Amino acid sequence: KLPDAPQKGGKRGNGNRPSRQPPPKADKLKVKTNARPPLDTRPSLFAPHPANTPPRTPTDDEAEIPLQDGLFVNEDGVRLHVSDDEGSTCGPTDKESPLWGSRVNQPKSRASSPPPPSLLDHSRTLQKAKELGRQGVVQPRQQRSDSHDRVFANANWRIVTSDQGNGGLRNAADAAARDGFDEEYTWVGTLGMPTDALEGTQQKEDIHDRLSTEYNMLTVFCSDKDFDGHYSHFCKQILWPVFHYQIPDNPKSKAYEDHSWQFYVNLNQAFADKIIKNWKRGDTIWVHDYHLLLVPGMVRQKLPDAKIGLFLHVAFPSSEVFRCLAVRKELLEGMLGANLVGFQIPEYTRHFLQTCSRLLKNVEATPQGVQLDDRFVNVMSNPIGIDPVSLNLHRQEHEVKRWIDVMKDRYKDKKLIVARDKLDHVRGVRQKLLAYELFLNKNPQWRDKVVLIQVALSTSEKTDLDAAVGDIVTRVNSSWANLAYQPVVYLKQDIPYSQYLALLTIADALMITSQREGMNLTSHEFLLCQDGKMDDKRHGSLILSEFTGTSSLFGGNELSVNPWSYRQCSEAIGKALEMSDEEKDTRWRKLYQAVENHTGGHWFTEYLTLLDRFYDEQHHHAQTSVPRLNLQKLDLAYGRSQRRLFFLDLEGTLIPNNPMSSMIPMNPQRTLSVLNDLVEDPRNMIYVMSARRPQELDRLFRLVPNLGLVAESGCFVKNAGTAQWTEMADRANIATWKESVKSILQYYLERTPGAEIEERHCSLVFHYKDAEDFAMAERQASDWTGHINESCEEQRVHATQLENSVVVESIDWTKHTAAQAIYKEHSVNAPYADKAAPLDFLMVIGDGREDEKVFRWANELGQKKAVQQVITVSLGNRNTEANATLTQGVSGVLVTLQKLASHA
Ligand SMILES: O=P(O)(O)OC[C@H]1O[C@H](O[C@H]2O[C@H](CO)[C@@H](O)[C@H](O)[C@H]2O)[C@H](O)[C@@H](O)[C@@H]1O
Repeated sequence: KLPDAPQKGGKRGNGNRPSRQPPPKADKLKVKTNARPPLDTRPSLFAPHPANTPPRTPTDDEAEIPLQDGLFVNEDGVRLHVSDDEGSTCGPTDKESPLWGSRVNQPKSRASSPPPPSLLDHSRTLQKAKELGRQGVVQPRQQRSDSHDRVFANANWRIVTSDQGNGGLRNAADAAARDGFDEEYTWVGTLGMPTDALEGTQQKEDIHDRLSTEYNMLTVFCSDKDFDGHYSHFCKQILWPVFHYQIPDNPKSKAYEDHSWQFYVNLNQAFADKIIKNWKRGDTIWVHDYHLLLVPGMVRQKLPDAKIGLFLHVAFPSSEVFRCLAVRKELLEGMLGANLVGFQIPEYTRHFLQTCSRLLKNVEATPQGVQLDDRFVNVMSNPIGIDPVSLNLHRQEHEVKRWIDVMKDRYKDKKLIVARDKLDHVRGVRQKLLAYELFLNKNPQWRDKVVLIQVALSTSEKTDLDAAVGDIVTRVNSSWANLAYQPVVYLKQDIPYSQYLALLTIADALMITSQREGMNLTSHEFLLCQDGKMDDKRHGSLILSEFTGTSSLFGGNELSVNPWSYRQCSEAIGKALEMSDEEKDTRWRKLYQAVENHTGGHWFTEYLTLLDRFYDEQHHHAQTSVPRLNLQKLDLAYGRSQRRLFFLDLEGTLIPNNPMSSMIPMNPQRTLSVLNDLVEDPRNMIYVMSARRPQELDRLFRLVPNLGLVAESGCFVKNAGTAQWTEMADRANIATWKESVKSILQYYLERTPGAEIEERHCSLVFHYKDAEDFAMAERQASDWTGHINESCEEQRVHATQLENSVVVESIDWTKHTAAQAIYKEHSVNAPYADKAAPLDFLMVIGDGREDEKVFRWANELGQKKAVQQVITVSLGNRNTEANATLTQGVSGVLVTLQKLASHA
């Protein structure tokens, strides 16, 4: 069976492709499917869970103490499955949401879904295919017998909708298309099944071709080993748990040096290669979720101008957790290959920014995004939602109505709490059951009147969670059940979509106790199903873990719970059941408004619109679109002008770069002589800008008397022809922040032998070039750089890690603010300006990030026509806002300035 929607990495087309066709009812590929990916059979990388003793009943006294859950478990890693129906083009919102009839890897209730005869017809072929799927991994291609291949070569196949992948994304894309988003797009994805056995067969070509021509879907083929190592191991055992705050801290764990990283790299590379091969100028590439974090960086390497978006559907953890990953730097760099990185909620965005600023050198994180050396990467938060239109259509199905009637009759005098979760630790099913048990123990009046229906989907991981949950269910039922009443209905299987919708419709409450979750769209579906249109039951309560992204949208109108607090969860159950109708209505209305305001269709178009906008902004200034400095035009503009102002960066522009810790070599003869020639012309006002201290600049330029100087990145200014420095910064403010920052630096200094602190007037520099343990010093420095940036934000201070040092400085006094002040003083309207002639020529030359702000400001003056000629010049290959570039470095600058100085 092939999924009709390979899942990851959508790519929008440029509008020239034929429209997407509706899925045809076609030939049939039947592949028997319970083939477990071979690596699944390896022992878990993590310690087994503690002995199989059933968890104790929480009492009120110990209710807050969480039970030891062991470490963490995998989600299901098996992607190959049998379809027993024709499939449907509308999928569930979360993968856990059941498709219309079709199920993956879940035990089926024999009562409701006997295997279709079509499946039985081909059982022998399916069995063989299953074996091949297994053998493909362990047995090299050339060792397989021809008869193996013939099984595939002769097998029938068809394309049906898959319930793998992210249904929320697929539904959102469909909703956007229906609502008028009319750009063509192509899905890029895997088949979601082992494919080694297809190697060399005509089938493989046919499958690829049909998906491509009939569905606009590009298939990424990779070895089964890469596929399984990527998903079942690196994604599910390392990334998924860590992104959900579950750190394997077992000393025996090898997870963080895990071999499966290479599989993750390989699979990401296979996606990147496919995208690169098919990309056309004008295309947008949109990469989805944690499975493909390296793809943006890999594509960027080959397609520097591509428009790339990345959206993370799961949570992004705090930097303290993310930094545990051995490959943290590689992951972040991969993500930063995008033009826009999107997250569900602001908390995850903030975590990402802090993580980049803590773990990466030479980057600056701002609320808008991450400034890299040569590019800016925007960030945003934009929560995904459901598609109410298609859900409403499904609700009308006869089967849903029938199940509503069945359930109403069965539970007519009971209150129903419902839930449907994957049975893994992150989803918190065990905590939920224990809280429910506590509730029944403490509230005898509710025994016999309330039922918890918990549908639990299995995962591929073998843990004792299954047994533990089973024990609690048995205990609750044996404590309080009677012949006519069962307090917990526990279905360890999946249910068809119709039953799922019926369950959400007739429930009195939905209870979600995830320990972490990117969003949780089941709660959105519940709220819609509770609108009272399908049943007189309506406006049921939502008990929702505060650790889901969704809870941040709901403004406290849900019954928000901490899943680790059994007492709070148990009280929330009581509140949900006893709440007045009026309160329920009020809460539901507000909650439903949030669902309506955040639909999947809106999320989809909003993201792509912003990606376009940010890309244009970034690209407007990109190196490729910035021309080389035109020397002839420059010469002409220079010759025609009457009053000229120059801002010239020092290191990297007028003289070569030097480490912050070392002195500037004295007497750079050529530079001094060019500057002297320039200042000789009375129409020129030249300012050299530097991060160095006033004394250093005085010493260096003592032989160029008419030069203006800007020291300590804008904190001090000395006007041409004067001996006095003017302090631009507010001394009292600087003294205050220095006091608090110094104590932090002092703390680290004591723990970093060989390091030293340099105090400048307006900044503090922590030098660790000579630290005894450089690697350790560098690591620590990146930590506390982030710490300072978080804790001193209010004092408007920023720390930047450079090669061997960290500079902490004020954000209010910069080269840009100094240039502004100088311009004000010299511009034609300024009170002190020489009004003989207007300032009609402004030139800025620089090579660093700080210079960009000066370029931007100067260009704006040019656009407003405040200055007739504005020339901003950036050196090297950086992505810049300057309007011209020079690639020959310091010597190119000196040659250019010399030409101007000798202008006839
Ligand atoms: O199991 P995976 O293939 O690794 O996928 C992980 C989950 O992806 C989808 O959920 C995530 O996106 C949802 C919509 O953006 C969001 O609501 C949820 O919180 C995220 O975890 C998918 O819907 C889940 O089934 C997968 O487990």
